[in-house]
Amino acid sequence: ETVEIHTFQDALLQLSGVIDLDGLRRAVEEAIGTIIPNVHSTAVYLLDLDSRQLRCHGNPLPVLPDEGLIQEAVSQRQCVTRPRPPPEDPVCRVLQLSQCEEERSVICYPVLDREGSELLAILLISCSRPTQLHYDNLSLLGKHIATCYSRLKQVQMQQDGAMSHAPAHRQDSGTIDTQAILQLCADLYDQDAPALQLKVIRYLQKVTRAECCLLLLVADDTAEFFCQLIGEHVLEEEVRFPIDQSCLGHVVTSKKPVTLEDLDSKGKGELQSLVLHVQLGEIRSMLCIPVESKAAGNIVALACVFNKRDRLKFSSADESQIRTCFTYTSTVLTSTLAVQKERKLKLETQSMLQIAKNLFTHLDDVSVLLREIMQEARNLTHAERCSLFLVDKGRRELVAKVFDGVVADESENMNELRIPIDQGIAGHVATTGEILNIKDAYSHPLFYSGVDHSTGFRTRNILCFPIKNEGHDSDVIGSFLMGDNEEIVGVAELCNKINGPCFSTYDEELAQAFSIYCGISLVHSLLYKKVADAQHRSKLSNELMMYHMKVNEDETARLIVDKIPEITSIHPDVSVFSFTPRVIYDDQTIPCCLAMFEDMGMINRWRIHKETLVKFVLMVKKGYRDPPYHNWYHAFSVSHFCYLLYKNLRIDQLLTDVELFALFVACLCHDLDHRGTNNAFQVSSKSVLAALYSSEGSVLERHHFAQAMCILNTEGCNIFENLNKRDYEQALDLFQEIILATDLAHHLSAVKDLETMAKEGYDKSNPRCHTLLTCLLMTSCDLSDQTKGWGTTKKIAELIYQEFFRQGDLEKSMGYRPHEMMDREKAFIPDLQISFLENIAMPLYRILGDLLPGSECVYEAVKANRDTWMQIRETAKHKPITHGNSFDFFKMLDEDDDMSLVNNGEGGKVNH
Ligand SMILES: Nc1ncnc2c1ncn2[C@@H]1O[C@@H]2COP(=O)(O)O[C@H]2[C@H]1O
Ligand SMILES: [Zn+2]
Repeated sequence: ETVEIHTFQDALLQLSGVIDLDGLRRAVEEAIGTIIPNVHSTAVYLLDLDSRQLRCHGNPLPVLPDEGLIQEAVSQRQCVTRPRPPPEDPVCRVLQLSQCEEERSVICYPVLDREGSELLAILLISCSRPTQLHYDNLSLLGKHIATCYSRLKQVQMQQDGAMSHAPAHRQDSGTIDTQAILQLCADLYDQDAPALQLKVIRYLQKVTRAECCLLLLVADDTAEFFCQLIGEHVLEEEVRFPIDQSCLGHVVTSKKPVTLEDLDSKGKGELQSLVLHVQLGEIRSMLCIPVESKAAGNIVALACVFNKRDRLKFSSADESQIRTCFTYTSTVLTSTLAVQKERKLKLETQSMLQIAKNLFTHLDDVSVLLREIMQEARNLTHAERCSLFLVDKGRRELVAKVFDGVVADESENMNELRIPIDQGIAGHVATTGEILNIKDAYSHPLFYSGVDHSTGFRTRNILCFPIKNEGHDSDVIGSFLMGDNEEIVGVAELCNKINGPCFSTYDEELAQAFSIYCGISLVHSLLYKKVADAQHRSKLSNELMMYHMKVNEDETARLIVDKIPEITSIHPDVSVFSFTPRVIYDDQTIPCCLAMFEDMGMINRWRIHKETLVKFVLMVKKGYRDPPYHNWYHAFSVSHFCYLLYKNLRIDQLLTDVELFALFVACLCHDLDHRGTNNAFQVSSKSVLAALYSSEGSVLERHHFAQAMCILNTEGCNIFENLNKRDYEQALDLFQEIILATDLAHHLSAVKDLETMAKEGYDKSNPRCHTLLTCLLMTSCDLSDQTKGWGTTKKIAELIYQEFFRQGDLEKSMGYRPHEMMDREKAFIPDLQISFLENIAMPLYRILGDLLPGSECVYEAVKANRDTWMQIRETAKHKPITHGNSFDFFKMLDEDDDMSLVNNGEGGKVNH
């Protein structure tokens, strides 16, 4: 389809170039052939401008017959189509139709002039099955014929006029040969600028009888002349030179012609070297005429003709020949050049993008990237060799990473080459940031020929350009700072232009565009490497940490050998809600953990190696620091509460095995490496943890999870190792989810849903219920200290506020104002505890009670503690208020203990 459209357009273009009726007939016939694919025969009758008859030369009936189908179309002035005209119809003779051709239709298409009054042509076509598209195209063709006619009429009128005053030798006397110019104009349909210029040049050479003609085109943007052909020789690469440095430069500003006589010897030399490409010999005569753009009035080109034949001089007649030629052709010429420029730009952008894409796929390996850059640079500019230097800012040196296509690599026994940053051509470019285009290396003062002498390579010319890093963090790469956010990362040096005398300004432009991508990709590649290095270092330090966290080998060995104790041997009441795990001595906590795992059947169910379990639990214990509250005892007691839930409320009937397992392990790990400060503190103090996780929220919880993963990933510590793939993945997902849920903020955002679930009942088939329940259980474990007797509650409050006030003190020292509950000068502990219990703990255990019958006692215990705090608040009102340090409050409480005001018998048994 598109090909047809193109050929049709070409055919119409041909039409606009015809200069006589015969030409028009041929063009129309050709156009019909492209419009209708299966034409059998055509006849084109055209209005003869002299006789005013419709004629068709060479046809059996040269004058249009006025009968049958033709008569019908002429009288109706409309297209007529007839499937099988009778053989006696003259149209059959005109089209030389024989009777057997049954398939064919005959179209008779009248063409009228633009006013629709005069009949200009009759197109007779025999073809099979014409379509609407064919008719549409015929009507377009008709319009073009009409246009062509009006042009031909004008030409005829001009010719008649010219004829009447024509002197004997038109050409010599300088009269314009309209015919030739028209022919030239008709020929200027090329979309290719050099082909088009060639036609103009040939024409000018002919009409001015010059041996050579040259068009110097003006590039406004760069203030350069450029030239694509010299004489009839099309240059492989266009020649460019600055207008203001040329002897013909002032023609552009003065708009006045110049001849050879107007030039000095330097100017003559310049022209002589310009025509060196063609065997012209010495320039004897020259005429240079400025070509003005009709639209803008500026000079778009200079036309130069050289050496008039017969040793004559160029005359004013030649000048008018040239000027007339451009009156007709300058518009076509400039628009074609503009189109060409645009097309070239588009191609360039495309190839640059391709290069960028190519470079950006090699960011992970600097040396591959460098090799890639080098190759692209060479291809782009047609250079024989390329070397790349990176700037080593610290040592003020240039380092050749890629030399002549070989990447410096120890394994290849090739040492990187280093040169001082301010030496030679590369050094100059590295320090100035300017591109250097050296046409003749040996005559350049900065060129060092020593390398050539040792390698035997002969450097002719050099294009050396900087690779800049625009606006990046300069620390990333050791590059040489230039100021203005622009720094030189490296230098690329291209040697020896292939098939060309030297690198052109066009090569410079390419290099400059290219260097931007080099800069970006190099900087990113180096950054990438730095990030990868940092990752490795962090992995290393983690390994180091894990190494030093190594648990006591004797203890491990003993625990592995010893039988796991019966859980009841730890304490007879270990499975009742009122039991306080904090009474268990430190050295019994690990055996207790093992016993809980065993008693819940997890060791069997998940095929946990005893050795792995021992190592894991010991590592977890070691993974806790020793702040007053968030230490191992907290993790241990939280896990114990999970055990209590299992023993007393049969949560294994509500959750899946994996969920229960993940929940219990999460309890052990949920506060790993806690530093005794909360999430808000991490963020405000800009801690490392905040840097890592603050964007995702739950900073500490994410760290606890990461620490847990480190332990699991430590050799011989992965208690999940024997789970099948599905269980393993699920267990880890749940494990993460549950640890993240220990952020109270998470719990608070889920309270509404929890209440709804409590009201509607737990639906075991609903995954959302599973998630909500595990989170609820986790939080219940986390706050379970509040479900014990008063002694525990009191002790915990003491530990919590010790931790809180330490953070408050720290914040004060950092110049922040701590939260009231962290400020030892402001906190009123009974109020804070009542508020905590009423707003968080009681609603939590209320929901638990509603969901799991049998846990009401837990809620009641929390409530009792709240009541005790209220009593204390009352008593405290009658006591002198502790001034300055809220923590002294606990001294007062202890005194009250002695008075057995609120002693439930737990006494001072709590260890932590
Ligand atoms: N007795 C308490 N008084 C005030 N806040 C508490 C008390 N017990 C627990 N919390 C808070 O509840 C949080 C639960 O998650 P964390 O263990 O990370 O940190 C805990 C404390 O911030
Ligand atoms: Zn906790």
